[in-house]
Amino acid sequence: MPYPHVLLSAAVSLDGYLDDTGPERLLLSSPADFDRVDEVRASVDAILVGAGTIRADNPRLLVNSAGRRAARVAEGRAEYPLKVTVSGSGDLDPAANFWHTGGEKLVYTTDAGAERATALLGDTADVVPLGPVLDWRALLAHLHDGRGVRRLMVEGGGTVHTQLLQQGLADELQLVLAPLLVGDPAAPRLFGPGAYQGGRLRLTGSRRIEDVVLMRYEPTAPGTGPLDTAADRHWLRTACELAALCPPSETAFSVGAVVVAADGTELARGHSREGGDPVMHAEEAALTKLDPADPRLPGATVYSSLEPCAHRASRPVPCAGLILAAGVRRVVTAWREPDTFVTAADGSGVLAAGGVEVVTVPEYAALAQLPNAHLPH
Ligand SMILES: NC(=O)C1=CN([C@@H]2O[C@H](COP(=O)(O)OP(=O)(O)OC[C@H]3O[C@@H](n4cnc5c(N)ncnc54)[C@H](OP(=O)(O)O)[C@@H]3O)[C@@H](O)[C@H]2O)C=CC1
Ligand SMILES: Nc1c(N[C@@H]2O[C@H](COP(=O)(O)O)[C@@H](O)[C@H]2O)[nH]c(=O)[nH]c1=O
Repeated sequence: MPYPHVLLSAAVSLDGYLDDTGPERLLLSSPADFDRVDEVRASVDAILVGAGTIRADNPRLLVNSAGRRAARVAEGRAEYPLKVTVSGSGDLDPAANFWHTGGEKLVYTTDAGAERATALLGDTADVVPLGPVLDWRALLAHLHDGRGVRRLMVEGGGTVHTQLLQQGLADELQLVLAPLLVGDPAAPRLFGPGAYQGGRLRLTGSRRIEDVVLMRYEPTAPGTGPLDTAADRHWLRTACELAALCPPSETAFSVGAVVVAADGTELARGHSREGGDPVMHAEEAALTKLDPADPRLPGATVYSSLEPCAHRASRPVPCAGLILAAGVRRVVTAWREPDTFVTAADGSGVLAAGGVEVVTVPEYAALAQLPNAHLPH
């Protein structure tokens, strides 16, 4: 299911708080950093905050720069990004600034919350019930498919950030560390307790902005079940991009593969016909680089732009067999094998029969097909 790119944005104190407990919003960002936040807002299709942030901060969440708003309009975009909030209760103050500034507003809520939100807000905002409980994947799919949102900035608070990160739905974190301490355990924290990815996130950038430091991170650890996560999509994209390295062929697919440990460490990568071997497959090229006794393999995920092969003439064991022999328990792929060279190959079926969780992410199929456009499929 396609989702928007989800960017979590927050400013945090040295001791990990988003705010203090005083009546005014705590300014953690510096003036230049607030301007950076404005620039990010201007770049997105929608901005989301939880109902708790509306209650605590009474935010406007505007693009404040007239120049940036004009540039959006010149590009044919709405002057302001769509403003989105989430509320289970539907208990939203109709006098809040959120409803009376900027462009369109949208509330995601539960069936019960929708009744209350609609009664309170009338037609100030679109109210979308998502069932008895609020499901983040349904929310993101609705934003993507129903509202055309491709980039979503999430500006907190901690309850919302925590869920999106824990559920593997955050593509990117932009955190600003501010040189002050809150020291009050009753204050809201950026991330609450619960189960996060193991291992380390990838630091993709850092920058000093006056007296604060901006840090950009991406989650790296593969998902653990049948649903693809933001990190899964990152690695699958990498696999698809690797396929561009394949020497061209009229008689074989161009495929890329990456093997990633449970903690997000890349173990190996490969592509078709690597090393001048005309029959080398991508998964084979990657797995060959690893010690078969590597204890990280059973917890690893294999990402392959095309599903691993089930039959081969050129080698004794197909890639599905190599993956089973390596003890890998999860495979993420973009494209089911067409009948171009082998009829009804079904490597996914072979893997599933061997107890491997196979996740297909069809929105990446076009990317996987790109270096294979000259082949019938
Ligand atoms: N420094 C910074 O960058 C930022 C700081 N902040 C600070 O964060 C604090 C607010 O954070 P917090 O209290 O965590 O509030 P949030 O903004 O995260 O909102 C939490 C509320 O959102 C709704 N909600 C969230 N997830 C769900 C779900 N799965 N199902 C149903 N409803 C859901 C609920 O609304 P309901 O209660 O209506 O059911 C819940 O109470 C404020 O003090 C604010 O100043 C906020 C943003 C950025
Ligand atoms: N305090 C704080 C942030 N708080 C965020 O900014 C929102 C208010 O924006 P506005 O409506 O433009 O005043 C607020 O609700 C919360 O989401 N953001 C930051 O980058 N740095 C900060 O220090």
